[in-house]
Amino acid sequence: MLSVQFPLCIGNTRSHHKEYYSCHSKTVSQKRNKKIIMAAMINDTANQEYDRSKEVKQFDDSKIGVKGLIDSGITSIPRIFIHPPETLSDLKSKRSTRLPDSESNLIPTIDISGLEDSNRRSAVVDKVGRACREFGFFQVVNHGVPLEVLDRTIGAIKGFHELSTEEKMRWYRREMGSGVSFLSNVDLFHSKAASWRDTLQMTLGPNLPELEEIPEICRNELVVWNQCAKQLGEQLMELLCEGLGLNAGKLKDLTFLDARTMAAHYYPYCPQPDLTVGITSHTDPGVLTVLLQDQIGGLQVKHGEGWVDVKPVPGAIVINVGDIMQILSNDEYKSSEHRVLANGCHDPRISIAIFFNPLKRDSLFGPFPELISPEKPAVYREFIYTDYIKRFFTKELDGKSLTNYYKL
Ligand SMILES: COc1cc(/C=C/C(=O)SCCNC(=O)CCNC(=O)[C@H](O)C(C)(C)COP(=O)(O)OP(=O)(O)OC[C@H]2O[C@@H](n3cnc4c(N)ncnc43)[C@H](O)[C@@H]2OP(=O)(O)O)ccc1O
Ligand SMILES: O=C(O)CCC(=O)C(=O)O
Ligand SMILES: [Fe+2]
Repeated sequence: MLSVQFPLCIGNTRSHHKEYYSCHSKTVSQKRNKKIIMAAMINDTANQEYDRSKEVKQFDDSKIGVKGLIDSGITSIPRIFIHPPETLSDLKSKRSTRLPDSESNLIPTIDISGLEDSNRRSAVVDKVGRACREFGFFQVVNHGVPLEVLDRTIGAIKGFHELSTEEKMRWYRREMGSGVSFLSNVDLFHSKAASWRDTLQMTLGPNLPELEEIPEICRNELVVWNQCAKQLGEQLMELLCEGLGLNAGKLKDLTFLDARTMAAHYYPYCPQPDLTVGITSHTDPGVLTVLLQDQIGGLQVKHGEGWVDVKPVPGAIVINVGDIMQILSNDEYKSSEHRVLANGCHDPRISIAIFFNPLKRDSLFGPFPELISPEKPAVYREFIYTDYIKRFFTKELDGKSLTNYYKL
C-alpha cells in the first residue's frame, strides 16, 4: 500500500462515518443532518487555520486519486473534500424531501426505435423536443447500441480505475497531452472544495489518440463505444434540430459531431457522503452530452427549486442539452444544472460522458436566425468558440454563469 503524504482525516471522529448509506435510497433524519452541518461549520472555521492550497497540491502530487485514498484505509474524508454549509444544507433538504417512488421518475425515457417511419419519427421528435424544453435531460432506449457494448464499456472503465494506484499514476496529468489523462477533479485548483471522484479523460474526435496511448484495459471497448456514441450523437442532433423545426443536418453542418471529449468517472465509496459531493452542480459547456451510467444512481437534475433523480434504467443512455445548444436554440432548450451525490454505496459508481463540441472554433455561434423573431428576439449575442471555452476554464463548476455571460 502506498503511504499517503498529506493529512488524511478531519480532526472529527464522529461515529456516523461508519454508517452505510444504501445507494442514496434512504433519507437521513433531520436531527442527524443538523449535526452534520454543524460539524461542517466547525470544520469551516478550522479551514481558516490550514493551508488549503498546500493540501490540494499534496493530494494532486500524490497522483493516487480518491480511489487511492479509500484504498489506503481512510474512514473519514480529508478536509479539502468538505463542502461549504450552503452546498451541504442543499443536499440535506433535497434528500429529505425526495418524492415518493411513483412520482420520482420525472425524467422521460424515450424509445427511439423505428425512426424510418415518418409518423413514428414525428412522435419521437415531439417527445424529445418536450424533454429538452422542460428538463434538458432524457434517457433513450432501443437506441440500436447493443447492450453488451454498454456493459463492456462500463466494465472496462471500472477495470481501468481499479488498476493498482502505481499503474494508474502513469496517466496522471492535468493536461490532455497525448489525448489521454487520468486525474481527480478537473477543476481541483479552481474550486472551493474537491469532490469525491476520479476521471479518465480522452479526446475522441476528430481523431482518437494513438492506440498505444489508450490504456490497454479499456482500449478496444473505447474504440467501439466511440463509434456507437458518434452514430447515436448524430441521430440525436437530428432529432434535436427537428424538435426546433429546423433542418435535421444543421448541427452536423456546424461540425458539432466532430470534436468529442470523453470523461469517464469513477465515484468510489465515500465514508461521509453528507459532507461532500460526487460532482458539484454544473451545466455542460458543449452542444450535447451522451452519458452512460451504471445502476448505482446519484445523478440529479435541477428542476424548478428542487432536484430530480435521473434513475438508472437498464439499457438506457442519458442525454442532456449543453450550454451551446441552449444558446443556439435561443432558450427554447434548457441546459440544466446537474450534480452527482457522493456515493455512499459500497459498490463504486461508474459513468462515462461524451461531450460534443464544435471542430470549427473560429465561426460565430449564436441563436439560429430561424428562431429569432420580433416576438422572440435574440436572447444571446454571437461569440467565437475559442473565447467561449477560455471563459469556461476560468470559472469553477458554478452553474449558469457561462450562458449568462453571453446574454443580451
Ligand atoms: C480545469 O479548469 C476548470 C475545469 C472545469 C471543469 C468543468 C467540468 O468538469 S464540467 C463537468 C465535466 N466536464 C468535463 O470534464 C469537461 C470535459 N471536457 C470537455 O468537454 C472539453 O475538454 C471542453 C472543456 C469542452 C473543451 O473541449 P475542446 O474545445 O475540444 O478542448 P481543447 O481544444 O482541448 O481546449 C480548448 C481550449 O481550452 C484549453 N483547455 C483545455 N483543457 C483545459 C484545462 N483542463 N484547463 C485549462 N485550459 C484548458 C485548451 O488549452 C484550449 O486553449 P487553446 O488556447 O490551446 O485554444 C471548470 C472550470 C475550470 O476552471
Ligand atoms: O456522472 C454523472 O452521471 C454525470 C457526469 C457529468 O455531469 C459530467 O461529466 O459532466
Ligand atoms: Fe455534466
